[in-house]
Amino acid sequence: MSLEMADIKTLTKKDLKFLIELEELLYDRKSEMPDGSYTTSMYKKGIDKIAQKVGEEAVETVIASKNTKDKETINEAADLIFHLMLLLAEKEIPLHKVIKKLRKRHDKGSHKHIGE
Ligand SMILES: N=c1c2ncn([C@@H]3O[C@H](COP(=O)(O)OP(=O)(O)OP(=O)(O)O)[C@@H](O)[C@H]3O)c2ncn1[C@@H]1O[C@H](COP(=O)(O)O)[C@@H](O)[C@H]1O
Repeated sequence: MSLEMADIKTLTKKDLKFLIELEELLYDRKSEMPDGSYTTSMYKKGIDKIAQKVGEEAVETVIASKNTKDKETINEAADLIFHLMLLLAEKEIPLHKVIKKLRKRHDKGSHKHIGE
């Protein structure tokens, strides 16, 4: 196994569970809209601002990947994933639909399938 594959394998069930919990938190914020929450402030600004933020974070991730160390790319990728999840929550598109789409594409491909 290459070093890279060993690193990939360190994504744990705990990490994946955290993504589920974060998605739940984004929906809680949407219904409760507590003061002082960044998420609340973004919901108040609306879909245009949220989408713009996803675009900005995507560009910042690209720039970081070209010019700086991994740490900065990791920071920007975290911002990007967070804001993408926020955009999906704003549109009430559950994350599992996106994952299912990825799985469907994988199942359709002529490549070797995961687990084979
Ligand atoms: N993961 C994040 C997260 N990542 C990034 N951010 C915010 O995203 C913003 C990133 O924007 P920038 O770095 O561009 O800075 P900015 O100056 O605020 O940007 P502008 O909107 O002014 O353009 C920062 O304000 C960060 O605080 C996040 N805010 C919240 N979360 C998660 O969401 C949860 C709920 O947060 P609240 O809703 O604030 O309680 C938290 O517990 C975290 O788990």
